[in-house]
Amino acid sequence: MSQPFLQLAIDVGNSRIKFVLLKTEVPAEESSPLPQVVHSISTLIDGTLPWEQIKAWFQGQQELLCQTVVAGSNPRGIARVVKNWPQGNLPVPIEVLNTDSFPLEICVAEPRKVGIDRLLNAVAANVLRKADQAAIIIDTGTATTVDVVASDGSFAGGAILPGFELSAKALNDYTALLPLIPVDDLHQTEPIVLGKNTTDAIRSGLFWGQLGAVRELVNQLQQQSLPNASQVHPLVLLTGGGSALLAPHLIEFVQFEPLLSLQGLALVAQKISGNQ
Ligand SMILES: Nc1ncnc2c1ncn2[C@@H]1O[C@H](COP(=O)(O)OP(=O)(O)OP(=O)(O)O)[C@@H](O)[C@H]1O
Ligand SMILES: CC(C)(CO)[C@@H](O)C(=O)NCCC(=O)O
Ligand SMILES: [K+]
Repeated sequence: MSQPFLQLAIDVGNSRIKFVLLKTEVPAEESSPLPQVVHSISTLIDGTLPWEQIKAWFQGQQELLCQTVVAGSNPRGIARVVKNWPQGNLPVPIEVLNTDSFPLEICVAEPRKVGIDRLLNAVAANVLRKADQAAIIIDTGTATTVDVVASDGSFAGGAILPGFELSAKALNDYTALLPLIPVDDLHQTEPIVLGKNTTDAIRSGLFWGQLGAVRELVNQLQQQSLPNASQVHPLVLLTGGGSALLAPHLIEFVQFEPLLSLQGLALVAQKISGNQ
């Protein structure tokens, strides 16, 4: 049996950098159509790059790291990662800076302006959806995006709205009286709906508002952009840094894939290097 194909994929977003080690069995396993996550770590966008932790993933491992790849919606952040690439035996990264090598048709007015993270999600969704099934992808990052992959596999566009942290920050920045609510507060307990003080009222709005926005967008996109789709329901995928917060409330109709864009990035890198 051949060695699995191991990849380190790095997604540089607007607030965080995600470093993920992925494994693809060779020959491909039928049970796992996407590269499987072995390890992951994330840092704040200007934080120390976690090279020592990443190197520790390989200590005592028989399997060889085959490839590293970096992409994301934050060009300055990508440049910092590449400039600070560590000495040693991490392979030189493939930089995916545009979508020329993507196995994806992009059906929007200006394809080059679409964030690469949205398109990486679509590449991964194309591996998960059935033939003739459309997909809707909810990605809760700095911005939340709700995007459509048509049943022919093309990226069809979608919606962009502020994510949890950005919304919290905007309320604080643009008002005199509203405090900054840490996103971690939302993890503690499910926010009460009827806030009886300012903090609870903001928590309620951030949490239930984001949940409601996402539900409504899935509904609208399904009705308006997939009206004549086959009888098959679209595959609805949930991913991104804030997705664990929403997952318990959407689980009846979404598939939770917290690192979808990194799995899409690993697929694109395999294609670039001829390993797919
Ligand atoms: N405990 C948490 N730690 C960090 N982020 C969280 C947490 N809970 C929710 N979030 C949300 O996830 C977002 C981070 O998302 P993600 O990790 O996908 O990276 P990002 O760089 O912010 O996103 P993007 O790729 O969209 O630029 C935060 O802005 C926040 O809205
Ligand atoms: C929308 C975000 C911020 C989501 O991470 C990113 O994909 C981006 O910067 N996009 C560029 C604009 C666009 O996608 O149309
Ligand atoms: K994102």
